[in-house]
Amino acid sequence: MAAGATKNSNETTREHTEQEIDEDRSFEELGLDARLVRALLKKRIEKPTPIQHVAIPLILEGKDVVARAKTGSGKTLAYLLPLLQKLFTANVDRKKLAPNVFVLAPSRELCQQIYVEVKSLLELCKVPLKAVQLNSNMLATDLQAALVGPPDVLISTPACIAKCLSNSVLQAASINGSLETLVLDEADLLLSYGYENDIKALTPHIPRSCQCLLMSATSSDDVDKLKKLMLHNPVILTLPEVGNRKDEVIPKNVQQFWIYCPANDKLLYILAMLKLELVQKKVLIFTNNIDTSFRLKLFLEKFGIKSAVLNAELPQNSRLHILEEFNAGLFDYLIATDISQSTEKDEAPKENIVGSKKSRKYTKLKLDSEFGVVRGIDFKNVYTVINFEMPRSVTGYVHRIGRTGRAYSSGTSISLVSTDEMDTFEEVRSFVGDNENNGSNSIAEFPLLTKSAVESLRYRAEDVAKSVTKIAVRESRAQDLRNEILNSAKLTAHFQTNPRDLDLLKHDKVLSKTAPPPHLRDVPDYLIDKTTKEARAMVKLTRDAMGNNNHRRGSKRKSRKGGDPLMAISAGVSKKPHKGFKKDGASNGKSNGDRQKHKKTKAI
Ligand SMILES: Nc1ncnc2c1ncn2[C@@H]1O[C@H](COP(=O)(O)OP(=O)(O)OP(=O)(O)O)[C@@H](O)[C@H]1O
Repeated sequence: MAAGATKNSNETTREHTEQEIDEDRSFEELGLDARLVRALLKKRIEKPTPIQHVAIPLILEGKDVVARAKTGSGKTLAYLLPLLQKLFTANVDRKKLAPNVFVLAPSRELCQQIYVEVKSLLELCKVPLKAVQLNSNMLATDLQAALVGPPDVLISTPACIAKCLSNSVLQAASINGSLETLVLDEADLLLSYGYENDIKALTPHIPRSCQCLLMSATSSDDVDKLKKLMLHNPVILTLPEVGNRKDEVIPKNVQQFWIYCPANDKLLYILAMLKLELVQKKVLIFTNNIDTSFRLKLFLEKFGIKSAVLNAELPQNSRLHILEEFNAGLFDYLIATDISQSTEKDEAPKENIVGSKKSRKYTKLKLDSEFGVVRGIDFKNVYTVINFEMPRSVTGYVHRIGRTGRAYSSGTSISLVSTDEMDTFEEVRSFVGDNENNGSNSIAEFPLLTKSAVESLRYRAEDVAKSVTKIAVRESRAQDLRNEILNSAKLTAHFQTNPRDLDLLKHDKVLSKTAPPPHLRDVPDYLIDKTTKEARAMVKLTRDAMGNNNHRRGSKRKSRKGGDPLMAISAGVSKKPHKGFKKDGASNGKSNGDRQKHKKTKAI
């Protein structure tokens, strides 16, 4: 038993410190099948992450496991690899009436993500196993058709399993006779997303011999409840930095920055960062409500910066497609509204824009409650996360910035903080800076954006911001939704025949009615000060070194591990503002008055 292990009559708890995990062990040494190791190499995954180190051997042994490891730590492969291996080596002659493996996840996006991962592993390993992804929107006949065989792995939300049971698409006795492994992914969310009854509908049919795995980034009463409901004598794995006093953890390889910024200047600041190329692409920008995301999109468009928006009011197909396109590198800027942070669950546009103008029904559109922009979604190769607005909780912050710095890659987060957001920011800051053993867990002032760089764009930015009126925002939001609903219908038909086609529809279309004025596309050289030019050159140099200039689909990228342009700078400035700022007077455009107001924060 590992150091730190405790045992009571029901479970074995293992808390792993980094020293205990032998990071030199390869996937082979963990007992992984050569086909899977080769498949991983093709995906450029060479060595296991800490959670994979500890979970893979235990799962291969057949243990029930509860794994808690920080966001982006590779939990999906930690359970998929051993469970696929067990399927590879299972007796092929055994009779089964239902899938051997159920993977349940709280959102359809997550199910899709897991399904894509399973399919690609099976294809790379060239094993004739079948996986299906089901969702509750499917007709009973389609569910039935998908389950013919039956497939080996079924991935769905708990609601869909419950639907299959109640429609007799899946027979309780078949599940009882066939189910060998059950995975609850993002387990801490399953109950809060309202799946308790669906899970309870399945529980009585899970055979005693079934291996149950619970994966989550956080500990919670819900995880405990599920553990008691489904698991027998589980091994509880708690990876470094998870749990204990803190319920969430910050991925270590994310450099965190902040900029004080008056609320009215947020558009100006983000424009300066993006237009002057002071941040690495790809960039994921978070807002707290959908209107703000459209305002930002329209504003950036005027300066020739194209972006897509992602939110809970878009149709399911569009959302999946936006994610696929962004992950494939078809656009660099994605503005996401995080449902758990959103203030407007019922504020979606009043018109239901499906159909012709004549048939418009003025009813409220419901946001999809199964949609989670943040939790568990694996945005690929996001280098920078920008909080255009601060999330409303520390948990929200942790999950947002966890969209970069995934597994062994590094990333940066930048939060634009206005006076009204200072309280939340202080909370976040005291949380992340609260790790006495690790000073790197602090949020530094963003060093690359000088006051003069910001001011050089003020006139243009304010002028353009005025043109992005509430009406323009509302119209483009409705227009985007209309486009996406049409897209969605096309997508459904198209993907039936061309499931891999990513190029059919573009999601970063310009929504402004008038074309962006050419003079706003480029920032004239005379407007850019020397410090900004140097900062920009450094960001570009690092981008080139990381092979991050063209990450379009199929292009080969170098690992961005260790290539963080801000690492060196932040080491020197992690606690203090950049010297260049002082020379310019107030850093980041702050007035002395603002500085006074935030002395308290800076002292933390
Ligand atoms: N051993 C590894 N080496 C390098 N990359 C890896 C490794 N394992 C997984 N990854 C990649 O890391 C990314 C994050 O993995 P994954 O989505 O499983 O994290 P997670 O722990 O489930 O995060 P979250 O809690 O946010 O859902 C994925 O793109 C995955 O392909």
